[in-house]
Formats: sequence, C-alpha cells, structure tokens
Amino acid sequence: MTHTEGMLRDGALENKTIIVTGGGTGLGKSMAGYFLRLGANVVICSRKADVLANTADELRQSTGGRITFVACDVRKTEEVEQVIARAIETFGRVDGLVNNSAGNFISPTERLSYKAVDTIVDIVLRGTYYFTLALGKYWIENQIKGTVLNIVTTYATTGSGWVVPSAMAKAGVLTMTKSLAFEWARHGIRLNAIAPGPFPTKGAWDRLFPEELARKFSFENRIPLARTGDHQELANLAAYLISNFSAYMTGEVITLDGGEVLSAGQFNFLKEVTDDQWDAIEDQIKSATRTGKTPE
Ligand SMILES: CCCCC/C=C/C(=O)SCCNC(=O)CCNC(=O)[C@H](O)C(C)(C)COP(=O)(O)OP(=O)(O)OC[C@H]1O[C@@H](n2cnc3c(N)ncnc32)[C@H](O)[C@@H]1OP(=O)(O)O
Ligand SMILES: NC(=O)C1=CN([C@@H]2O[C@H](COP(=O)(O)OP(=O)(O)OC[C@H]3O[C@@H](n4cnc5c(N)ncnc54)[C@H](OP(=O)(O)O)[C@@H]3O)[C@@H](O)[C@H]2O)C=CC1
Repeated sequence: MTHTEGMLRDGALENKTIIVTGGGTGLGKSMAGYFLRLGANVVICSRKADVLANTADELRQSTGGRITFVACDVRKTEEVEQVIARAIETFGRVDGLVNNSAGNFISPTERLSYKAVDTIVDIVLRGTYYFTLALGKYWIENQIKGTVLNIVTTYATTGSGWVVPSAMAKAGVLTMTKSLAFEWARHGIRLNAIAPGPFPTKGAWDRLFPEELARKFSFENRIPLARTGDHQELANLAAYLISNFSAYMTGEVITLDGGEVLSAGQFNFLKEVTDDQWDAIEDQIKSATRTGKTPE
C-alpha cells in the first residue's frame, strides 16, 4: 500500500450525488475522479464550459462513472441555483458539496486595486456561502442529511502576507464551516474542511510560484516531510469526509501539509544544529546546571 493509492472501499460513495465546484481542473478534478471511482454521481461546475466538458469526458471514460457538468460563476446566485437544479434533474437529489473553486495570486497588498481584492474574496467567500446556503435550504426542506466539504488553506488560521484577499476569504469560509456545523447539526447536516499544504496544480503554481520564485524557494527545505502532496492523498481525505464513515465528525478542519504549518515552532531554528554542536551544547547546559546548584 502506498500514499498514492485509493483508500476507501469500492462503493463507499454509492447512491450519493456530489457537486464539486472548480471540478474541471487541479484538485477538484482529482477529487471528482476519485468520487466517481467510489460510485458517486458527480456534478462539476466552474466558469469554463470547454474545460468542464473535456474533464467530464475524460473522467467518464477513465472511471465509467456518472458525471455531468454545468458552467457556473459561483459569484452569481442564479447560476449556483441552476447547478443545483440540474444536479437534481439529472440524478434525483444532491447529497454532498465540495466548495473547491478559488481565485488567488501573490502580490504586495498595497499594489492591489479594490476590484482585485473583491475578485478573490467574491470567488472564495461569496461563492462558498452562496452554494452552501442554497444547498442547506434544499437539504433542510427535503430532510436530507447533506455534507459540505470546504477546501481552505493553512493560512486561513495563521494568516499570511502577500495573499491577503485569499487569507481573509478562506478564514471566513473556515468560520462559516464551524458556525454552521453547530447550527445545522440538528438537521443532520455536517460541514468539515481540509487545509492543504502545497499540492502541485497548474492553477496554483502559475499564480503562486512563478518561475522566478520557484527557482529560489524549494519545498524540500520548507516542508518537514520534504515533498509536496500527491493528489490522491487529498482525494482520500476528501472522500472520507464526504462519506458516511465520517458521520461523527463535524466542524473540523484537517491540515494535510507534510508539517509545513509547524515551521512557526519557536525552537525549530535548531534544525540547523549539527551533532558536534549538540555535544558542545549538552556539555554547556549540564555545566551551567551543575554550577547553578545550591552547595551542600
Ligand atoms: C502552495 C500553497 C498554496 C496556497 C493556497 C492556494 C490557494 C489557491 O487558491 S490556489 C488556486 C489558484 N487558482 C486560481 O486562481 C484559478 C482562478 N483564477 C483566475 O481566474 C484569475 O487568476 C483571477 C483570480 C484574477 C480571476 O480572473 P478574472 O475574473 O478574469 O479577473 P481579472 O483578470 O479581470 O482580474 C480582476 C482584478 O484583479 C487584478 N489582478 C489580477 N491578477 C493580478 C495580479 N497578479 N496582481 C495584481 N492584480 C491582479 C486585475 O488587474 C483586476 O483588477 P483591475 O485592474 O482593478 O480591474
Ligand atoms: N494547490 C494547492 O497547493 C492548494 C490549493 N488549495 C485550494 O484548493 C482548491 C483548488 O485549487 P487548485 O486545484 O490548486 O487550483 P485550480 O486553479 O486548478 O482550481 C481552481 C478552480 O476554481 C475555478 N474557479 C475560479 N473562479 C471561479 C468562479 N468565479 N466560479 C466558479 N469556479 C471558479 C476554476 O475554474 P474556471 O477558471 O473554469 O472558473 C478552477 O477550476 C482551491 O480552493 C485552493 O484554494 C489550498 C491550498 C493549497
């Protein structure tokens, strides 16, 4: 068994219909593909119909699963409602939602126009609460115990410079996850989140690690487990959180980042100390302890 293999048993998502926003590319496509392999019906949506059509064809062929797509800008409530209506029309009902669509790019915040900030916040935060609200109403009205999975970031909790609109919006999504998890628990609706570390995708890499930067900063040095994530690792966790296996979990955010977020640990700079230096340090500390002892 390796981390690049599917984790859940065959049929784990049978009879579930799951909407994956931003499912035409990157991590959304990988999650959609794995959900199909586990027997789910999948609806992918995003702005680019041609990208969605190609992904739907590819995944249908590779998995033999049932998938459809609807073009939708998650910032437009009418389009969000159309996706849900189409999903119900095609598959009879909706059981799960993965809020995965996002926009992001690195920039010094003082260089941003109001519109640039609005663009990111609207895709990430507004898009997520539009979809969640629309489906939540449908689930409550139809007594369906739906499940929401929100894809956030580790900096939704820590904050981060140079991606401030994304950080503000993802933090809002995380707070919504926890708040609604409590409020809607009485309807059997669960909400959880994943905070991924770096998982190579074209969308993220083009906007966050342009060549100029990629040459300078290596993930091997920054990430304790010395690698980026594999899409299947994220898909495994996503499938678990959307499945009935996680029925007792709600309001949780799970970090999947090879330990990257732990770099804030106050003594982690000691990573640079060699074994010889540790010998000397140990002697110094023990000697200071001895001389500091009260004489008998
Ligand atoms: C490894 C750790 C990962 C960390 C976490 C990762 C989080 C992620 O979210 S990665 C996912 C990244 N994927 C995407 O962003 C895909 C979708 N993105 C896009 O389509 C564009 O990048 C978009 C977000 C800018 C939206 O495109 P569009 O709706 O076409 O918007 P405009 O091109 O019209 O731009 C709107 C506004 O923003 C200004 N702007 C755009 N890029 C930049 C930039 N690089 N620097 C500064 N400003 C930028 C643009 O100029 C527009 O503003 P105005 O000029 O005032 O009109
Ligand atoms: N890759 C990584 O290392 C990390 C990613 N993440 C998160 O993972 C998720 C997926 O990112 P990733 O796969 O890397 O990047 P992608 O760029 O591949 O995915 C983003 C998706 O969002 C869609 N999208 C953008 N704007 C809109 C909109 N207005 N309406 C509907 N859909 C929209 C895009 O499709 P289209 O252009 O067709 O609209 C695209 O499919 C995001 O939530 C991201 O924040 C978090 C941490 C790390």
